[in-house]
Amino acid sequence: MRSFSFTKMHGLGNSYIYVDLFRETLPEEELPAIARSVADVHTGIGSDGLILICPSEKAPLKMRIFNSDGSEGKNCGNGLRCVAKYAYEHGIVRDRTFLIETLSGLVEARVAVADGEVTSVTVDMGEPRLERSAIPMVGPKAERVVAEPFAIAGGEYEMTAVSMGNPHVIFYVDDIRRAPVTTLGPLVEKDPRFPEGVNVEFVEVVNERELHFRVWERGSGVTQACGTGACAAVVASVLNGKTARGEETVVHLAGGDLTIVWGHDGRVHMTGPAETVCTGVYYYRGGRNG
Ligand SMILES: N[C@@H](CCC[C@H](N)C(=O)O)C(=O)O
Repeated sequence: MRSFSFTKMHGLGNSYIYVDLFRETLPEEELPAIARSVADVHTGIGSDGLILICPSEKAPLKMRIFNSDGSEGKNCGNGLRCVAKYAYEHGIVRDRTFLIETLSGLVEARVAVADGEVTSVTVDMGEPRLERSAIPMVGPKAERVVAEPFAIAGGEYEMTAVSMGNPHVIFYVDDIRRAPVTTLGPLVEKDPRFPEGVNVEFVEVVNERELHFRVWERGSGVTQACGTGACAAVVASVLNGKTARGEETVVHLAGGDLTIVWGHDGRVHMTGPAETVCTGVYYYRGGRNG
């Protein structure tokens, strides 16, 4: 048997198994299998996937995220807040503001600290990409996808697409409790119009400053929260004239609230909590199938 030390953390119930690659080594070719294995609630630990905290040549540290199906994502908002908390509390960084490298670029995290513990994290998530080719979505490359008609499975919908370094589509609903998360979510995720798949968000507008939000995540299904998805929902809501640019919007997710602002400088800032659940040693057999 092989083993590694892990920390389980969550941001608003979006939980991952975090492995500190400053101290541990995992074989690259086995990472998808390890993600599937740790995520399994019956035979593993139970999580939405695996996050690696890695050394970086461009920043004090780098985050890599694997969904529970083993696919690698390029960004993770809830993961970034947990990685920032871990990095500060474990002395990987000493400053309260620092850069984290992701597969979609560098982001800046700022931690709020009380009694040596990180209580909340603000991440400058950068500028959203809105061109269809950046989502990516098939069709005219440079066009934005805002309130575009979208037919699927015999139904007609309207959706807006936003990249926060990873792909998102937003559907507005009248009542979040009746959002078709588990029926429409998986169909849209794997629709061929999205060559890399897509994270699917349902949003009910409460007022100009508040949104209700539910998500079907690419590679993980229903999760309690999606940080990049909540940022995409705020951007989509400005583009659709439902909320104002430069104003803080509170997004109510299944696991709690995030405060998000799409600034006039083009950058999206997300603030929210990060929690440590437990630490331990994980035993696995190794190999590409876990
Ligand atoms: N839960 C995340 C996003 C994780 C990656 C996503 N499923 C993808 O494949 O793009 C978040 O908090 O942003």
